[in-house]
Amino acid sequence: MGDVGGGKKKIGQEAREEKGGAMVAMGAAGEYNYNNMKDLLGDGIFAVDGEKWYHQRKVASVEFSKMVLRDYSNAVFIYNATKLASIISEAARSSKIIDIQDLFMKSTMDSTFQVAFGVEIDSLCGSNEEGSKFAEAFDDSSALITWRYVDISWKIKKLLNIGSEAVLKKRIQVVDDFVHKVICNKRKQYDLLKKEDFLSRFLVESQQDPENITHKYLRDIILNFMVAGKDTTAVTLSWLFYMLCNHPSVEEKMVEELILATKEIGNDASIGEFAASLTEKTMDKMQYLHATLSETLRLYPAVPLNPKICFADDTLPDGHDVKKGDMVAYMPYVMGRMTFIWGDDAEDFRPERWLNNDGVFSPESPFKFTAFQAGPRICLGKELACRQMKIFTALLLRFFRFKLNESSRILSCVTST
Ligand code: HEM
Repeated sequence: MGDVGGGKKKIGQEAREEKGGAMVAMGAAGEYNYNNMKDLLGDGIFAVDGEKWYHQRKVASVEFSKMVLRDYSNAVFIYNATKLASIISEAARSSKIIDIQDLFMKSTMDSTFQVAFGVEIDSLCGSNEEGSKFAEAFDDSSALITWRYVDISWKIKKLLNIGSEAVLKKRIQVVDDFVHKVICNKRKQYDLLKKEDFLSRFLVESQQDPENITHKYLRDIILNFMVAGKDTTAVTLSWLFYMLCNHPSVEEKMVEELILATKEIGNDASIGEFAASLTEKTMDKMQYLHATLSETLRLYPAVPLNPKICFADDTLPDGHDVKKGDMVAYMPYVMGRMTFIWGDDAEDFRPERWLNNDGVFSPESPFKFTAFQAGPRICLGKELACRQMKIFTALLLRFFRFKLNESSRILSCVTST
């Protein structure tokens, strides 16, 4: 976490930033209503430690590494990216200004739900009324839960008028009812073994271990994946397109690379044909795209501040004393900008820093590039997220150019290439 000057120090109750480091001590956990997150997260992977965490991490890691989930999720990402491209195409034809972050949020909601539950909710086009209601309630609940957790901006909650406990309860109820229905429907399907979504894989597990993998467990684990995967991916895509608007030379290089990588299908391919060509083999050729995504996450990590709570009194490696219940946070946002870690050009957007001399992507240690966390709790969906972001970016950049709408500062105006 950087040099904090040696010697033993007490971490106070006030939030304070340490000199030269990216660590903040934030006082006792009780103040932050840690347990209040449980009404949405339940006993899912984010909200538990010890045995419960270990079990979920083990089962989920096995599922994530399977080829079947890879193939299925690729198909889902291509399907949803194509849908998004059609909407943008329509907007470009009529010179309509769009809020691309809103579209990314809906699109990643649809992809994540489909990969998780094997059901299409289509919040992007709104064709499934029940699905769209779920999506809205889920968004409200996860936003409220996050606000509660960090215990800031309750004034904003009030302003938005969705922050009361009663409203939150109702929203979570909508989420629970819908998820309950989806799980019950899925249980009735006889060919679960052949289904590729996350829920079906866990249901097969639960037939072998019904005592541990209960209905509630399934609800918790899958909703946690939704919370983990949806906003993080959409926000990163939004920052990426924002950065491309401000760095046209980077965008140009990305386009050159993707045209070269897909040259076999020719220049006249339709959106659908081009999307179908985005296989793993093709995507592997897009090293500059991967570098640009990593560079975006370095400067704009989707989890900019990551707080942890101490189980017991301890002394950190740099000499700080911490007490049981203290909250200690590391800050990927700050670490991504430290010259101590990244050199004098730390604040520059320079994807090339991720490429070796042959133009091949060269990963950094997760303890240096902390956007996905490091150690035993490193993000389980990193590879899945990168695949989704690469597919969306390649497809959109092949057919459109984006401009920032200066008047609203919303990334919006689009032209067809
Ligand atoms: C750009 C996209 C993403 C970023 C930046 C990101 C980042 C992170 C970070 C920082 C953590 C650590 C949280 C903590 O310390 O409590 C984490 C954990 C996790 N992520 Fe991601 N994530 C992304 C996408 C995804 C996706 C798409 C999924 C799955 C659908 C996913 C699944 C998980 C899970 C299950 C954990 C909990 C791991 C554990 O506690 O053992 N993430 N992610």
